[in-house]
Amino acid sequence: MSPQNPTDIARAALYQLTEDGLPPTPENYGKYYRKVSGEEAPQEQVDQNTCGPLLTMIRDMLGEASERTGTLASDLQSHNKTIKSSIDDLSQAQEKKRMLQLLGTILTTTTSIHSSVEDAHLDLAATKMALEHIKNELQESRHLMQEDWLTGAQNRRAMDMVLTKEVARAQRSATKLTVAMLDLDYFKRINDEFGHDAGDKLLQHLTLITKAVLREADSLIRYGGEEFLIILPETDINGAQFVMDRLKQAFQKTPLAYDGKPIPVTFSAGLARLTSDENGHALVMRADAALYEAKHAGRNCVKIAAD
Ligand SMILES: Nc1nc2c(ncn2[C@@H]2O[C@H](COP(=O)(O)OP(=O)(O)OP(=O)(O)O)[C@@H](O)[C@H]2O)c(=O)[nH]1
Repeated sequence: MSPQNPTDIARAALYQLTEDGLPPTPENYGKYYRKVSGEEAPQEQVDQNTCGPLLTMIRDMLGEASERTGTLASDLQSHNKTIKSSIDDLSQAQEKKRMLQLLGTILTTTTSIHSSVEDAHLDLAATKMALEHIKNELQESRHLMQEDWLTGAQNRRAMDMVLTKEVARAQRSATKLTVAMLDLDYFKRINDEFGHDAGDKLLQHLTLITKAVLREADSLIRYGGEEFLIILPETDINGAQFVMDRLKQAFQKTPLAYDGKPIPVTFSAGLARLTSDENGHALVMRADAALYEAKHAGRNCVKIAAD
C-alpha cells in the first residue's frame, strides 16, 4: 500500500530518489514526492519553480499540524463551555448529589483537556522530528551527491558551486585565486601493468596525499578519470607552485604499495591565476591548456598559464 501521511510519503520519496541515484534537488524531490503520493507531476511547473515541490511537502506537513491545532482549539472551546456552565450550576446547586455530579463533570472535562493537550503536543513534536529528519537527510544526500564515489574528492557538480563562489569572492575582495589542473603521468600503463584495481587505489592514494597537503580552504575536485582540479583561494602563482612542490615530495616519499611493491608515479600540472575579468570556466580552461603544455614538455613538471 502506498503511504498516505505526508511524513511517510516524504521518506519514501527520498528513499526512491537515492535508490535511483538522482540528486535530491527540489525539482527531483517534488517529482518523486508526487509519484509516491500518486499525484501527477505538472512537468513545466516543476521545471520552472524549483522551490515549489519542497514547499508542497512542507505545506502538507504544516497543514496536518494546523488541522491538529484546529481540532485542539475546538475541543478546548467545547470543554471550556462545559466547565463554565458546570461552575455556574454549581454556584446555584443546593443538593449534595447535584454538587457531586457537577464536580464529576468538571473533573472529567479537565482530564479530557489534559489528554487533548498532551496528544497535540506529541503530534506536533512528531511533525517537528519528521521535518528535522528530512532536513538532515537532504543535507546528507546533497553532500554525497557532490562527492566522487571512488576517491572521496569533490565531483564536477561540487566544482561548479565552489568555483563560482571562490571566483566571486576573489573578485569582490580583490584577493588572489589560483587553480591547478593535475594529471597522473602514463596512468594507462599503471592500469595495464598492475591492474585496474591498483589504478583505482592509486587515485584514492593521490586524493589522500593531496588532502593532507592542502589547507582547509582549498578544494580538491576529481575533474575526470585521472585528472584533478585544485582550487587555491588567497594563493598566488608562487604559492601554488609551492603546493605543487610539496605534493611532488609527498608523492615521492609515500608511493602506493600494491601487493607489497611501490608503484612509481609522477604527475604533470598546469597552473592559472584568476584575472580580474575572468570567469571560473575560462580560468579552468587556461589551467588545462597549461597542463597540456606540461605533458608535451615531457611530463613530471608544472607549467604556468599566461594571464
Ligand atoms: N583504474 C582506473 N583507471 C581509470 C579511471 N578513470 C580513467 N582511467 C584510465 O586512465 C587512463 C588514462 O589514459 P590516458 O588518457 O592515455 O593518459 P595517461 O596514460 O595517463 O597518459 P598521459 O596523461 O598522457 O600521461 C585510461 O586507461 C583510463 O581507462 C578510474 O577510475 N580507475
